[in-house]
Amino acid sequence: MIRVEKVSKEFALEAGNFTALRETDVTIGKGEFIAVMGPSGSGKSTLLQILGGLDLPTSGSVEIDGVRLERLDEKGRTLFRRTKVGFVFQNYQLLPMMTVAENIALALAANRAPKAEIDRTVARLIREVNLEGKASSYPSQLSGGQQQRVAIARALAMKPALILADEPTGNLDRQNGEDILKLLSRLNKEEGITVVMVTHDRHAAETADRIITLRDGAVVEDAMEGAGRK
Ligand SMILES: Nc1ncnc2c1ncn2[C@@H]1O[C@H](COP(=O)(O)OP(=O)(O)OP(=O)(O)O)[C@@H](O)[C@H]1O
Repeated sequence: MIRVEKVSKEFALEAGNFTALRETDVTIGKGEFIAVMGPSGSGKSTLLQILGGLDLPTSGSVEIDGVRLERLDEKGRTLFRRTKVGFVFQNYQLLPMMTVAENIALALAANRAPKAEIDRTVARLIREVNLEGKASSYPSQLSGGQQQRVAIARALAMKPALILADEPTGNLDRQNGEDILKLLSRLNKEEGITVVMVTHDRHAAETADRIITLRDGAVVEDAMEGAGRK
């Protein structure tokens, strides 16, 4: 489903070019739950950004469900991001002036879905992430764990086949982190959504079926996990 071939990413810095990814190859099957680990600066977030079409590789190719991302123009990439991928970030990235329901509805509204459909979908997603009663709350009125669940509901709104999560438990305490991992795991196992999660936390990574380790912009280890989280 996802094929990353010889992907390199260079950033132009004053001191010269910096290589964040070097000829990286990764293949991810549909329905896999992958953790990406590695030291700080090893290229994890860069890889995730490229997988999500938020950034383009300097060279190499990224194919997702038969679509070569580097062949899309800016408009095509925006549509790809909005309809095919759900993003979840460490700091949630909710819009503070919008309610929970409005945050979740954003992509649907941007895609001009009818209001009745938006309302139905938002209500279903709020139930799915266990936030009943919070539809009219603002992000600042919620705990970190609740905000991350709003972010996951927002990511699910367009029924993506792929969720890209960058340190989704990084700002959460153990219990809230655990709840988010269970939610991602359930979405993966029950709804067949492919999940690629960057994490520093080995315990979080063990939720995944497979752990890819990067170092200096290259894959140095690619290992299947045991039975995953019970
Ligand atoms: N926009 C940018 N401009 C210049 N350099 C960048 C840019 N984005 C990332 N880098 C550099 O590329 C390298 C890889 O960054 P990346 O964020 O992918 O690492 P990471 O493994 O996710 O690290 P961390 O665990 O600290 O988040 C880093 O050295 C970083 O400084």
